Amino acid sequence: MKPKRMLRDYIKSKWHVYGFAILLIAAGNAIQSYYPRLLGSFTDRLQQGSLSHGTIVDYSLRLLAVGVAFGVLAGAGQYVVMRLGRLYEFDMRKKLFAHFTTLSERFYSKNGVGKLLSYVMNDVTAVRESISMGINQTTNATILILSAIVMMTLSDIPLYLVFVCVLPLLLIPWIVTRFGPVIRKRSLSVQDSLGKMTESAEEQFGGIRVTKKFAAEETMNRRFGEAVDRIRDSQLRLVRVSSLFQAIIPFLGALSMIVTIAYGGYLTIRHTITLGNFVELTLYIRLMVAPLQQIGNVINTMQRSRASLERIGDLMAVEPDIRESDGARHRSLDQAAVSIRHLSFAYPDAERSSLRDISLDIPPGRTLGILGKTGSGKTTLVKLLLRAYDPPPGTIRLAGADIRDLTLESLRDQIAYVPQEGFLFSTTIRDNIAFYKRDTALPTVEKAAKQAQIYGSIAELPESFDTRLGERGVTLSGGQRQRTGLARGLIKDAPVLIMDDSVSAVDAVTEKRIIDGIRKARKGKTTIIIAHRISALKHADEIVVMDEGRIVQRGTHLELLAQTGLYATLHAIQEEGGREDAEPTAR
Ligand SMILES: Nc1ncnc2c1ncn2[C@@H]1O[C@H](COP(=O)(O)OP(=O)(O)OP(=O)(O)O)[C@@H](O)[C@H]1O
Repeated sequence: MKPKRMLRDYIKSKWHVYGFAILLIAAGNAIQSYYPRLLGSFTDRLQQGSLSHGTIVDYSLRLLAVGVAFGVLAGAGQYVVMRLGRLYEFDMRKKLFAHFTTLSERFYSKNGVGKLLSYVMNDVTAVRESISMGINQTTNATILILSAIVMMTLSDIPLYLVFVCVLPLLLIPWIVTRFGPVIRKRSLSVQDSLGKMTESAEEQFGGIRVTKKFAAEETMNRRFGEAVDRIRDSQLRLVRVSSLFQAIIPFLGALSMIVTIAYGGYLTIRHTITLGNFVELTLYIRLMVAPLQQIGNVINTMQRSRASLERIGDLMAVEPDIRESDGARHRSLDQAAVSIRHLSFAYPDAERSSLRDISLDIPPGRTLGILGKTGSGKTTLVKLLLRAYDPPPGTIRLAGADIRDLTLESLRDQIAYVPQEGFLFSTTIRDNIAFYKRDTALPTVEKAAKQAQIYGSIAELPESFDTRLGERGVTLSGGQRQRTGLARGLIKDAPVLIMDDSVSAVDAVTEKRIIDGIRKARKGKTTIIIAHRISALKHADEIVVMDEGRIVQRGTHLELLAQTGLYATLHAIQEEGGREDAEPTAR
């Protein structure tokens, strides 16, 4: 749904509350507009000498009543409107987040976290301001100005005088139409640069450890400084135009006041109007200056909010590019064969194909090993199996059906994917491992941890599985983090397990234990192991070797060793490296 519609719908759905609040604010301001009349009449009686102690007290009490009524009514109305604004803000943030969760990897590879945070924080806040502060001040100002005009016309001040005095104010709508679009355009640019700054800040914080290790603080400061400078420039451009706008409106108010004093004063000394009329008129004009200033404010806010609403609109219009087909069906992947035929794939906007003419079969319950140089397309292949990106139609079949005809849930529920470095959330280790199903019993969590060879390290922590991890699990070492991520994948006990270089950060002995454990636990279940080390996948039923997006060799460990090619070369290098590593300890 478009955000403009969402905003309209929200206001419509709460119209009775808004109506009530506007009524309160309007009543407060209508009462407030009564006070120039009181003072005008007081001045006339003062001049006539007809004031007594009693009437002075009476006037004071009436003025007090006006003040209290305005405070209570307008205050209550303001509270209601502000509350509605906050509710809208929370609602909008939830909707934005829900939308984010539908978007695919492609979207996130193009948009930094900082930029997305800026939508959730800055833009939503700008919209909220327009519907809380905006509605509040617009009602305030409109009612006050209207009541002042009505009161002036109802008083015995001559109409031609009222008309001449408010004449400069009639220029306001024209000024608004001149300045409005400029303010909106500049606001868009401010919000854009705010997004870029948040993005830059997020990157700098994320990489702060690298920055410190390379003593590159100065470079990073300079880079961040550039982002801040960009904001400063666009903010200043906005400030210039909005300040000018906000200065012109009160200036017109002042012009009104000058006309009032000059013309009103002239008519007073000529006795065409009374001194009371003159005081009343100047007070009414004075009363209108503050709301005029508010209107300037509100128009500024509204233009900024329109700019933010446009940005949110563009974001909400982004359609998830991975979608279920109309007739998508759930299929059980238990004992399902994986069949890949002539699969070629290039990332959107990429010049080169990352996969070329891949054909591959994984019979149910078998283990496939994938080996290859970095950038050879191993991760891309499994990403397509998870439909993180869409493979060309008919190229990947699971359980006999085109992967594009399966529901996304049946894929993501039944395939466990363990990346090289799984993100750990700032919660307990137990929750991180049981991420897929938070209510998993502790013994099951412990079993997965044992399989991933991380149980011992967790048990040593002060609160064992209930130990909370800091941001990104900083209390764990790289290898411990990787194994915690592995336990998260293993606990799913899914029909298909994909390990994408997920034992790269463990030593050879631990790796062997993990692989042996997995082979035992996953007997009869399909497993895909991607690795750079031959030791991690040599037991696979079939191993494919990839190079530049193609499968260049395939066979069992022994068959591949017997061939000349990348596999045997890597094996020789790794065996050699293994021996060299082992030698110093052997000595
Ligand atoms: N999101 C992306 N957009 C564009 N190109 C990408 C994207 N991800 C990967 N690539 C490119 O696709 C090719 C294959 O990458 P892939 O990650 O599949 O390699 P890999 O074999 O898994 O490498 P590694 O062993 O280093 O993990 C590389 O050339 C890479 O630059």
